[in-house]
Amino acid sequence: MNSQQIGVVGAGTMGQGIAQVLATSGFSVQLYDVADEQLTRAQAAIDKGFGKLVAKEKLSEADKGAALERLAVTTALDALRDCAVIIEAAPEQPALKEKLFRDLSRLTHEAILASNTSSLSLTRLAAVCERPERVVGMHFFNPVPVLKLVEVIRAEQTSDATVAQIEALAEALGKTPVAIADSPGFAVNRLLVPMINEAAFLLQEGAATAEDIDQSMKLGAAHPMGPLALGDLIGLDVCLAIMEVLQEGFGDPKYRPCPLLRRMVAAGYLGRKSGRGFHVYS
Ligand SMILES: NC(=O)c1ccc[n+]([C@@H]2O[C@H](COP(=O)([O-])OP(=O)(O)OC[C@H]3O[C@@H](n4cnc5c(N)ncnc54)[C@H](O)[C@@H]3O)[C@@H](O)[C@H]2O)c1
Repeated sequence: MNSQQIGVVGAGTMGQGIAQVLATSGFSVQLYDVADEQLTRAQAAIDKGFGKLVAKEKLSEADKGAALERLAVTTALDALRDCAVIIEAAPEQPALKEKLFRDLSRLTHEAILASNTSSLSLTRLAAVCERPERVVGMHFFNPVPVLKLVEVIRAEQTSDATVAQIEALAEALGKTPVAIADSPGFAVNRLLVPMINEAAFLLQEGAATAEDIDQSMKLGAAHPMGPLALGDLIGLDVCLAIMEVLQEGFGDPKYRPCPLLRRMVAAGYLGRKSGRGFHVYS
């Protein structure tokens, strides 16, 4: 096992960002995806990400070249065999992640298996693995190169040593880890998404316009972005899915998704990515 080699599973939005940060921090990265074209897209996006750092003089051309050399892409899961840590950032589907974790735990008995899941139970993922004490949550935030927080989520089975190693890795990436138990929404989403949901209730009740709701939190609470604009940025489908996880996980009616949010998702008004959400984007 090579302690400087880290595997990343899934080369989408989050996997790309995680791989970029790992490579700039001096780690060798094996970036795995099932889709070849996604790996090509990821390489281009990471190259662009390095380019931005060079333009801001945060990275030299030589360091960019070295970071690119530390990044390998693969469609063979076997290439992750020697990694000290494998960070999974595949789609948020329980059956898909469980299969991946089962396969990864058979591939390597020594690696720590970390999931970037936003909402699934780490305890359930650990339960399908051969060494559940080495399974942990490592929840980055989007965009990964910019946002400093990593939630380190401890499954019931996770060992102290695993948590300590992942906290150290987060710090080596220039991030600030916070340790949190395996409970629905962890810390950030449990605080943030109900606020967006409540803003949707305000709008549904006609209590204020979308612009004024957002303005209220920007000027009255010094939030950099209003809750409805933030919901549009995250994706209203993602917000709805997180409310459903909170509602199901806690069985508490205070987490009921706002009917307006449900209707918007049903209509395909998903926020920025579809051009329309609580606000309209051209
Ligand atoms: N997007 C965010 O803002 C955000 C933030 C924090 C956490 N997350 C979590 O990160 C994870 C990934 O989210 P994303 O937004 O990057 O998703 P995405 O859809 O952008 O990327 C997922 C990638 O996984 C690949 N994939 C599909 N099946 C696979 C498999 N069996 N094995 C390996 N790769 C496979 C896809 O080809 C794709 O490249 C999810 O668990 C999500 O909840 C997302």
